[in-house]
Amino acid sequence: MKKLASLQFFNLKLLLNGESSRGFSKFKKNYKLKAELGRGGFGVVYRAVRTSDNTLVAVKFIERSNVKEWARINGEQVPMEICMLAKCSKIRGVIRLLDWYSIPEGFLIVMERPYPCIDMFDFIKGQGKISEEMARFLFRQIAVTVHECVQNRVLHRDLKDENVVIDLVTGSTKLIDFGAATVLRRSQYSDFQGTRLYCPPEWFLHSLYLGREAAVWSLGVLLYNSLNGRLPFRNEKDICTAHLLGPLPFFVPVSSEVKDLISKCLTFDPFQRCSLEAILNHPWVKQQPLSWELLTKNKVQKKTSVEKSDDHISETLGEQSETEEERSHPTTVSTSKQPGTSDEGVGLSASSSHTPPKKQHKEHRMAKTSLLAPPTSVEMKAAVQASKTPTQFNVHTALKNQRQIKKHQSPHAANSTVLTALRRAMSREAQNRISGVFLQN
Ligand SMILES: Nc1ncnc2c1ncn2[C@@H]1O[C@H](COP(=O)(O)OP(=O)(O)OP(=O)(O)O)[C@@H](O)[C@H]1O
Repeated sequence: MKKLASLQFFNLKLLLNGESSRGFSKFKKNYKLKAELGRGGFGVVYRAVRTSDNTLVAVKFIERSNVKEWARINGEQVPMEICMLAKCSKIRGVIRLLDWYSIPEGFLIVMERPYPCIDMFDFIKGQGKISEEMARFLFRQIAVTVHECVQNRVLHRDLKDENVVIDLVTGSTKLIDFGAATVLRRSQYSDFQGTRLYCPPEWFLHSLYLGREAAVWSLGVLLYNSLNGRLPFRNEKDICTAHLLGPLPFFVPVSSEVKDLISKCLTFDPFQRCSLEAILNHPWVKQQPLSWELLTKNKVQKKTSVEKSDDHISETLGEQSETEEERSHPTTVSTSKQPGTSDEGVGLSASSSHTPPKKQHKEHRMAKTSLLAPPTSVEMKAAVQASKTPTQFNVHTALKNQRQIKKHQSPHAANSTVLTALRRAMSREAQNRISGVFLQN
């Protein structure tokens, strides 16, 4: 009895001290949280460094109130996002889940962070549109990854360029953001949390869709977008009626093979649409792509669509200052994106935050829109040129030099809600430490 009481007292102390193995103080002990890396509708992603070995990581904070679906890992209730990511973490083309923490305000998801990297949205934007060869190189990796996820019974449900991170050294793609993911099933789904303009017509017409078929549609939208630099459909009406108007217009000269693949993915009738396996076996996909080195030769030097002057280094969290170590592992190529992106389609840039105002529609995305700014052409050039001699030193030095030029720029105001939440957690932890001392006494 006495033993039990002392155990309970010990547990209470742990609780008050936030010493749970997944609590905030453990997180703070293991990672140094740095500036903001990007944000979307439901989360904010920060750069961070694992203190034990200086591994560069990304930390996504999701607010508890934003979690729509829950699951269990080892008996613990977690957001479905963590569970789905954990199920796919061994897949090469999926970002690796390293760790996760639970704080009263939400969850912290620790992921690998390729370095230097860029998300595909910014990559396409940086070049206007990408060549067919580059599209093949990236798309086949993504298609393989989606197929592997499905084999692991995970349906991503938010396949889009923003949710693919490209390692600029190797060109390998990593699927991120499993915030809309769910368990794959054979029956229809009647809920949707993805991005509207990547969504198949059956959803708008019947409020139902099948998992694999919807994924194939989104891949078709992604491929079209990569080649044309704009989405195939402008709104729901376009999605549901475009097939009546004949083949989709292409704004760049591309092969008939890739047009054939896109039309098979964007087939109106989900039962006639090609399968994921058929994508992988399509002659366009099966053709051996050029190497990343050849593909990036002189390519990334093209001017990005916007030479940004607001490419600020984001606010560093509360009590942490930038350390020497972070300076030698500087930020990834991407920085904060302007809010206000929308998902407009035909004839509009997919990245509409930078389209002329008259072309901007105010339609909101159904779910998330990450708010990263495209890297400047100077950054892209520096990172890719350095990556051609892929020693850690060169890549880091190139970016470090670029970043040091920006050091004097003013910090970008980070999402105050999230910062407040994290700071509150930090101060609570400090208070708990004090009450822990009282308890000891
Ligand atoms: N592990 C990572 N490594 C590098 N960059 C990342 C990583 N995770 C996220 N990012 C960047 O942060 C952005 C936002 O991340 P994520 O999509 O997970 O957030 P979200 O709130 O779910 O966004 P959305 O509303 O677009 O779905 C991404 O587009 C990407 O640029």
